[in-house]
Amino acid sequence: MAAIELRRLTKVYPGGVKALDALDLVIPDGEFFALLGPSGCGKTTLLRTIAGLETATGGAVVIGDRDVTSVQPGGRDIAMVFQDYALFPHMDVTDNVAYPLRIKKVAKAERHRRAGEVAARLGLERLMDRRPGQLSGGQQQRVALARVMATQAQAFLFDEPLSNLDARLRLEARTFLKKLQRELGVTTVFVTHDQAEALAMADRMAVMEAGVIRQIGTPAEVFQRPANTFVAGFIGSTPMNLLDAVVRGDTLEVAGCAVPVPDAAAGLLADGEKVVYGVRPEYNAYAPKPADGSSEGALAGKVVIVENLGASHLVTLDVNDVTVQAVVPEGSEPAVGDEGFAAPRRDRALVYRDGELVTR
Ligand SMILES: Nc1ncnc2c1ncn2[C@@H]1O[C@H](COP(=O)(O)OP(=O)(O)OP(=O)(O)O)[C@@H](O)[C@H]1O
Repeated sequence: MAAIELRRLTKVYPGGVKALDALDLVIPDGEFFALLGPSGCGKTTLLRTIAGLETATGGAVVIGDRDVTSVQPGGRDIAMVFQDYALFPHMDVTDNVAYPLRIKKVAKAERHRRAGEVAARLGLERLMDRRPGQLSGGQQQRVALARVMATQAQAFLFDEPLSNLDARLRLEARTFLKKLQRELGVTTVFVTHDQAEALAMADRMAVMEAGVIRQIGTPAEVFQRPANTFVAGFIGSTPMNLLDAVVRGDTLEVAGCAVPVPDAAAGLLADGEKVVYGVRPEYNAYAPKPADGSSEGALAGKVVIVENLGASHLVTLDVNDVTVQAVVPEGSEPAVGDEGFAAPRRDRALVYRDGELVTR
């Protein structure tokens, strides 16, 4: 088990694409770390550079106390699950899972026992005699996962390991993977497109954009206090409302309405300053327009769309030609055309100046 440290890690591909731009990152021993970001931001490149499958063009990769920047992949003592699994077509599931143990010269009975144990936890026990060609994509993916888990490497690297599983299996595999990682205590770096997966599984996560890390933090920090408007817009199953605002004393003028300055930005704004006001739809309380018509502290508008999210509804309001969204519990959703207002939670709303979070 070992920490992973990246120092000014840079990767420029032949042809000039800078996929990693002087990244600094420390992943402590035993941490479950997720890498998240839009397509092409450099997640896979980062993982492959840690594994040694890509050569860094600058900076260093340190695993434990060893600088492995110029060490071959086989000498780094890490195990990786690829998007394309890389299973041996001529071997059955048992031998595929046990393969790394064979390389380590573990006795046959012992490696079959360990392979059987891990495979059973991934629901593969009835498939042990099959070859990869006789398995579905999702089953192959589980075999690849089992193979990594059967090895006892210093670190695990997963590149979208659950992407081929159907929704239910994916949820089960997620819980299983997190539990197993915790039990084994192996430092794990996990690449995913799926932010719900990152938020659910990771101890900490990094959000990347174009070769740089835009925020590192726990899922709660990244969700509740995105450090910049890029992360704010990227994280969350419904995107954060990011609205142009002007500071007017202790209120903000937003879409022709006045809302209180959020707690996080209190005392940090200058009168007349132009900022961006951010509030997640989940922290934006919808209420019908009261009989007296007052809408103090809220964004008053007309309901234009109501979307069913299952146990709640996403309500889209038109507030003086600005789109504002709020999540309401099932049963209290308005109808399209209703007049209503959204009252952002002051303890949850945020302010961004030049794209960066205003905070103490
Ligand atoms: N072998 C390569 N040669 C040149 N450029 C590459 C190579 N591999 C990746 N790139 C470029 O490097 C950048 C980062 O790619 P990478 O695959 O790391 O992104 P990603 O975040 O993993 O994307 P995705 O989520 O789509 O898998 C992209 O602009 C990509 O086009």
